Amino acid sequence: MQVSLNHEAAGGAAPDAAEARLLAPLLALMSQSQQGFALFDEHDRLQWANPVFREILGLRPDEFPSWPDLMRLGWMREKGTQVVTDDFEHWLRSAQLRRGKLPFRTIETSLMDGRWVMTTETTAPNGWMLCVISDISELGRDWRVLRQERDQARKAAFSDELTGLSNRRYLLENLRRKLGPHKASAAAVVLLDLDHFKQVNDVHGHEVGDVVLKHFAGLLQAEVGRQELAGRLGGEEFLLVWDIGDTSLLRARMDRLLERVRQSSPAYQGGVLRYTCSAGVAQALPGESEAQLIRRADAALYQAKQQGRDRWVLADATAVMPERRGSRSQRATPD
Ligand SMILES: Nc1nc2c(ncn2[C@@H]2O[C@H](COP(=O)(O)OP(=O)(O)OP(=O)(O)O)[C@@H](O)[C@H]2O)c(=O)[nH]1
Repeated sequence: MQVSLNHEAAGGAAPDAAEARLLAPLLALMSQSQQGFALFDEHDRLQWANPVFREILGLRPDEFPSWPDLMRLGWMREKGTQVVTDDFEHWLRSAQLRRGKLPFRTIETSLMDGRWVMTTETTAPNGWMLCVISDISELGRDWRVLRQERDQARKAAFSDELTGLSNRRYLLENLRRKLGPHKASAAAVVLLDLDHFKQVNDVHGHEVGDVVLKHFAGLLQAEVGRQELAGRLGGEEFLLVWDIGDTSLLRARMDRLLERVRQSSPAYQGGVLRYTCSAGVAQALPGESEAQLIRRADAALYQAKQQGRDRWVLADATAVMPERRGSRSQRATPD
């Protein structure tokens, strides 16, 4: 076992003596249980799992992978969750972006071996997560299909079909929650827009444009932690929500991200492409709504475009810039 039930690490108060006495029997019972139990840390790495969890997911006792690697292992070993897709990494990216964003959720899935399970995920504010898996194969099949269709509809309602990232609705709802009265940490939004993307479509075709959008989505997905958000607002406009209050950290992260985009080269049938993006960054002010915050980021993005693209601009905390919309057509012609 890799974890010594560190309560502070898991986001709870340290146990008193009476509670501490219960930990050993609790762990022993969880180990014997017919339900699967697993604990993931804030980086989504498995820290502890009972034998049933390992059996369901096809994990060996000495394996403590991150959740994406756990899914990849299952996919290779034909164990665990049944994933119906012809693009596993796309599926994974989409699943990962919704994982751990809510304090509690339930998911029903079928396993590769035909069993049917219900998984509950309980996530602490610091990102640690308890997963409990119950075998519900015995429940009525008709109800099961209905519930699965409901889950699929829910997923489709929150995902961007092309990139697998969160869609506008999901982003705005979660950003609103983040900025609300139960706000857990500082937040910064990054509004990103690909540069001269119309040219990519015009020169190489719409399909290559889609390849670039998916590639960019993959880069953005790698930029967010468990409690953060990455999504596509529409077209070639994307949004990141980072839990960063420190401006110098924000600057370093933005410089790194834009450099990563500059250095990347998505492959397509006709060769490799290079592209850049511009971004507007705004740090949430006390009491600011998600619409106001995004408006400030939008104004900063407009400045980044005006200043020549392939750069990012930090929004002024006080001066709210005029809206960018309507001014798009006046931007400089492609380099
Ligand atoms: N391939 C593809 N293209 C898209 C999609 N959604 C929007 N677009 C294209 O994105 C382009 C956006 O072009 P513009 O708004 O003129 O911006 P731009 O050429 O990127 O120029 P700047 O933003 O000023 O640097 C248009 O050509 C749209 O057709 C999509 O899902 N797939």
